[in-house]
Amino acid sequence: MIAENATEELTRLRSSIDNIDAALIHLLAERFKCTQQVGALKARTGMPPADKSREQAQVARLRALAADAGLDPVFAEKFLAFVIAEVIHHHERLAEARAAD
Ligand SMILES: C=C(O[C@@H]1C=C(C(=O)O)C=C[C@H]1O)C(=O)O
Repeated sequence: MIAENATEELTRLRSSIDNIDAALIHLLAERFKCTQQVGALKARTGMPPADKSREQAQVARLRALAADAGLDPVFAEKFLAFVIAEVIHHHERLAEARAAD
């Protein structure tokens, strides 16, 4: 039988996890609002969707932040790459829509 205090601790921890997940979703939503504006600016002015030198600087910065924070830098880099790939898709779609106008 699972001790009652273990069940309570699990519930308390899961409540914090739920709050953190909500914060992550809100932060991601705000980030995508900014990147959509960058995408619109790029489409309007003819800049390419991706900027590899900016991405390299972000990877170096986030890997260092992750290491300082006790988070696996490899995971931080994978997460950033996943997010940026989606952003670039959005930018490509905005550029295509602009070209079709
Ligand atoms: C948002 C930009 O566009 C792309 C997406 C990036 C991001 O999501 O951080 C970074 C560089 C670009 O490849 C940008 O150029 O700043």
